[in-house]
Amino acid sequence: ATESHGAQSRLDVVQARGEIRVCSTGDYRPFTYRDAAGAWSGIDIDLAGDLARRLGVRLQLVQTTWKAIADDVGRKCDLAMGGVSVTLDRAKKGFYTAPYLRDGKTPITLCENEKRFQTLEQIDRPGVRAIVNPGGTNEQFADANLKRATIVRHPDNNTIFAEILAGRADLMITDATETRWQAKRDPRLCAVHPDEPFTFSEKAYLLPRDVVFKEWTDQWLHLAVNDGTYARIAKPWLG
Ligand SMILES: O=C(O)C(=O)C[C@]1(C(=O)O)C=C[C@@H](O)C=C1
Repeated sequence: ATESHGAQSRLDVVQARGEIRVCSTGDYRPFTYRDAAGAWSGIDIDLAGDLARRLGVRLQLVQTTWKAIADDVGRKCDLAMGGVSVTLDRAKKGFYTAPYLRDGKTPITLCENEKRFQTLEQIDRPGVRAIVNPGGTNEQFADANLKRATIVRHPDNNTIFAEILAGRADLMITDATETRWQAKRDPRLCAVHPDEPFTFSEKAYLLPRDVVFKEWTDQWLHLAVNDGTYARIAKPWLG
């Protein structure tokens, strides 16, 4: 269902509606999480609340998937929030806000295996099972960099770390922020050099191609970062 607004900015549409619709996957802690009862939490969920409050509208969270997220923006929702990496492919479909967090791919594995999986060379070996969630930048990274290791595609990011704990996969290569959070949750899991990840990436919010809406959202984010709101919200999640 594509909404059509003619020349009107989405900023005006959102205000007239009295509600901002934010797409989020709900499967990527500490950025976005939706529990079994349907309750949302995470850094970007809290920031979505701040955005809605400062715009003076209600917040409606809309669950999406990593595969669908770029296409849902502008259709099912006004923007996407929740640990979304900036990619040049997504930037062809929509706009991004300024980035708010720096990240990068790094391994997470059982602590007893931490020494074995320091480099890509050590990981990309026959017999090593690297688990990955489909649809996002993790899968792209695994497909591009793992030629000899086995890639185990697991559709549910919420249970992926339990698979490592159960011994059904050896490691996952994912964003350092996620490895830190998951390693803190379970002492059997270790984030492997999260401060020196294999890649550089940035998190930002994904918007429709609408310069007026992007301008407002960038101003909101800039203010939230500089008036201390971002630090206050991020602290319990990022430590
Ligand atoms: O696709 C993105 O932008 C993401 O950051 C999401 C992504 C991924 O790259 O696959 C990152 C880590 C999570 O484990 C799940 C999804």
